[in-house]
Amino acid sequence: MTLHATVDGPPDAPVLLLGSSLGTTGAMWQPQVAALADRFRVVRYDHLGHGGSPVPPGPYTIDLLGREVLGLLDHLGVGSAHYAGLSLGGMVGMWLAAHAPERIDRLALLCTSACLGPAEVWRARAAGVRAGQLGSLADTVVSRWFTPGFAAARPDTVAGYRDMLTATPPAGYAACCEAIAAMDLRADLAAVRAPTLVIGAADDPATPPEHAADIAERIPAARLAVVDDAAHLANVEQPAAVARLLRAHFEPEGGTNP
Ligand SMILES: O=C(O)CC1=CCC(=O)O1
Repeated sequence: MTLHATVDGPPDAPVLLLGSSLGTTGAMWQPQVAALADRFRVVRYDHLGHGGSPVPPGPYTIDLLGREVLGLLDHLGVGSAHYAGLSLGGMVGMWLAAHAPERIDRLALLCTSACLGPAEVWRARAAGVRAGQLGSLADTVVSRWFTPGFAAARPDTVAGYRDMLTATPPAGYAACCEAIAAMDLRADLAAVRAPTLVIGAADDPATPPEHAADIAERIPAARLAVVDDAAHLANVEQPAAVARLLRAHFEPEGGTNP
């Protein structure tokens, strides 16, 4: 199985992998591509069960999602890469940096959590989606992705991300919910060696900024930044601020550290 990925930027530039959130694809990162692809070979992949990637039967685990990313790196002939992931993408990033530290140079974790219970809520969401309820869940899920002010000002953008969610294969979405249900990465974080930037969003109800602070405390070489006026998809709501933070983190010699 090879994950689907979209590649932008110079072929000889350092590779920056971008991992997206549950119910989105690599297109979620579109607001940052122009700001990153001049300095990096930006590889936006779709998680297993999402977008153009294969949808094997679930349940999945974060280990499985992480091993698939290692397979993608092997397929691309890339030894090591920078990695930025939002939400589910951040969970996979934590797993990669802890379990394959030689493959991850610098790490950024956005709007994510090392342990996102309660497990029974995620298992119930998985069961509902398997029973055909992804469409009826969509408004509730998307209401956590954007602040009310952004949703009112940018209805077309919100509708586009809602469409991305409802286009997700239900079997893949459900299997990834089960991966989140079973996940507890807290004890792994002490093993992360990559210099890490943890980004929380002040108005994120899904993975509140306290989750970002907890991750930053557990990773030895981590810094914490909190983006204002943004909910869960902070890279969409505050594209320039997030792009600035990522550039400064991934090119520390050329940028200004936050
Ligand atoms: O979909 C949600 O409710 C929020 C979320 C948790 C993990 C993820 O990727 O998105």
